[in-house]
Amino acid sequence: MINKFIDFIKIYCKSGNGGSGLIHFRREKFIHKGGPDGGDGGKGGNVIIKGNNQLYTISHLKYKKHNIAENGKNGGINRITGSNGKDCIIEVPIGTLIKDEYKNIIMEILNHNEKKILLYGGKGGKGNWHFKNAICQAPFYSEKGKIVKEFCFFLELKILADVGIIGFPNSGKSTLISIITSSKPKISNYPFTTLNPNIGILNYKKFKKLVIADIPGIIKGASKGKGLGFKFIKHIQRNRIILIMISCEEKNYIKEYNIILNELNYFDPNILKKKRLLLISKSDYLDNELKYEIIKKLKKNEKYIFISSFSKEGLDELINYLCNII
Ligand SMILES: Nc1nc2c(ncn2[C@@H]2O[C@H](COP(=O)(O)OP(=O)(O)OP(=O)(O)O)[C@@H](O)[C@H]2O)c(=O)[nH]1
Repeated sequence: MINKFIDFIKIYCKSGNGGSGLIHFRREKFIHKGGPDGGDGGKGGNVIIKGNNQLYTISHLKYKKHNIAENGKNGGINRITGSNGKDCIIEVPIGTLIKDEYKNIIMEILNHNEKKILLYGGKGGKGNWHFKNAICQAPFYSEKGKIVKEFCFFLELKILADVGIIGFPNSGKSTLISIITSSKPKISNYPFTTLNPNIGILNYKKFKKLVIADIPGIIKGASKGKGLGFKFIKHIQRNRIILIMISCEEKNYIKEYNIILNELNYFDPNILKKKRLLLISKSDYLDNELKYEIIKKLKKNEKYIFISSFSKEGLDELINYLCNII
């Protein structure tokens, strides 16, 4: 379980300066006026963003806000080029957006091991042997390496979970995720225990792996900024399946369900085009008669499952449903 979930962070990056070219003249026994032989400076290291599918948050960058690549080395004698500076590689989860200081998107990482250069290292300067010509046989001049500036960027993570669970606080989302995945979220009988998305991995028959995210914060008026507002709802945009969880303890499930659909529609109508499944949770409180009462009120083509994380009712059906779709 990832406790310190961070989905937005400011980082400072600087690629390496280029190494300077050298001013030097060949000095050897029996060679008179050997001529210029100062080598070129090496190139500064790049700052590179790399996708890593083992990462699910950008919290690791909280303590590494300054990302600095190595400078190129200066040129050497005998026309030896200085070595290039080492790149600085920033590993990020799949689904990370990189924005400039004005918050414009400049790149996005969507694949494992995908590498994109955020800042190029400075060019190395030319050594003095480049400047020898018919007029000037002994140039006392070489180029300086290019000095690069530091820039700030914003990294924003939109979780690429296959499945998103949404529902009102206390409906049982965290408990479900702790039962069907390896995640161990904080669970208590108070609304809003979950203040950050919990992410769990569901391993299915050793060959399939589903990433499930419990997206907190949906309440009536979330779309107008109430509660946690839209802080996390944006993550749903990238889920392939949406599970909408309503506790059977609610007096008016249909009303609650419609509130959630309206909030999602207000945020982004495309979310409602995704595959979705209604989970009626805490079904251990229900007998067949009460279940029938609920089913009667649902729309005819509404896909639903009664689930209980306590009695385990419906959990196998849910897992099979998810794994067969994805
Ligand atoms: N009877 C019953 N209680 C459950 C079940 N699942 C969860 N609960 C209880 O319901 C309460 C809320 O559960 P959570 O999993 O924290 O609910 P949540 O939707 O994640 O809540 P927030 O973190 O506030 O968004 C806890 O006291 C759980 O023990 C269930 O299947 N049956």
